Amino acid sequence: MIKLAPSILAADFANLANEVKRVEEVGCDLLHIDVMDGHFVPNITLGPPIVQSLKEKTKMPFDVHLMIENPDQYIGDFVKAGADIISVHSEACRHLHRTIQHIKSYGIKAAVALNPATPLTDIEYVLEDLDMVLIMTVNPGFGGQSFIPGMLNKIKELRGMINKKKLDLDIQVDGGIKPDNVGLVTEAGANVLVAGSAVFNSVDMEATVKEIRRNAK
Ligand SMILES: O=C(CO)[C@@H](O)[C@H](O)COP(=O)(O)O
Ligand SMILES: [Co+2]
Repeated sequence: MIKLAPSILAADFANLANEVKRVEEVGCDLLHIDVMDGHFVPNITLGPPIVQSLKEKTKMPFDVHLMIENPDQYIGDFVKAGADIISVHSEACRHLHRTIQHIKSYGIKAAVALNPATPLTDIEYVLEDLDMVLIMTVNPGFGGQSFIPGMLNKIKELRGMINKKKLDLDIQVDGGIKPDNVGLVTEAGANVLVAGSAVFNSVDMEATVKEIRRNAK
């Protein structure tokens, strides 16, 4: 089952409630919320108050991608604000296993994100504890960047690891995902597709969402 998670980083921030309504109406599955702190990545976006105010505007589950240093300090705040899934970067966690348990202690889903240069061995021993792995297909920090083709092998390898361990785990891809590469990433094993600029900057959002679903394998 392919799930589509539009990233609100590419939305019109002055009209966020409407933008969220728009993606819900065209049948998107999750709302991907990019949180950046200006330290882990060179950009600053939004925090728990905005997440909380959006929560009343939609029934879509909130997929919160934390691109921040010391994520443990803020996990509780994002849960209170309405996060249903929280992704932390392995590169930002000194005690990754503990952070995953911290997320799960709130009864929500836990995911780990890996930068393009980070090997899969970072998550090898915590795979059983996860609901999802987020493979970054660009370097985190900005929307609108180009997909890194070398990540296809990483997705395939991860799907192989998951199958070998007989786990039921989502693979999310994030960065530069467009209708013309969803066939490749889904064939490689990804099943949760984040798309920011492809969805929000399209002239016909409904047609783009349909095209993404049609092209997914
Ligand atoms: O986490 C990030 C970037 O750091 C992403 O979620 C982007 O916001 C995706 O945007 P596009 O590459 O699809 O425009
Ligand atoms: Co993201």
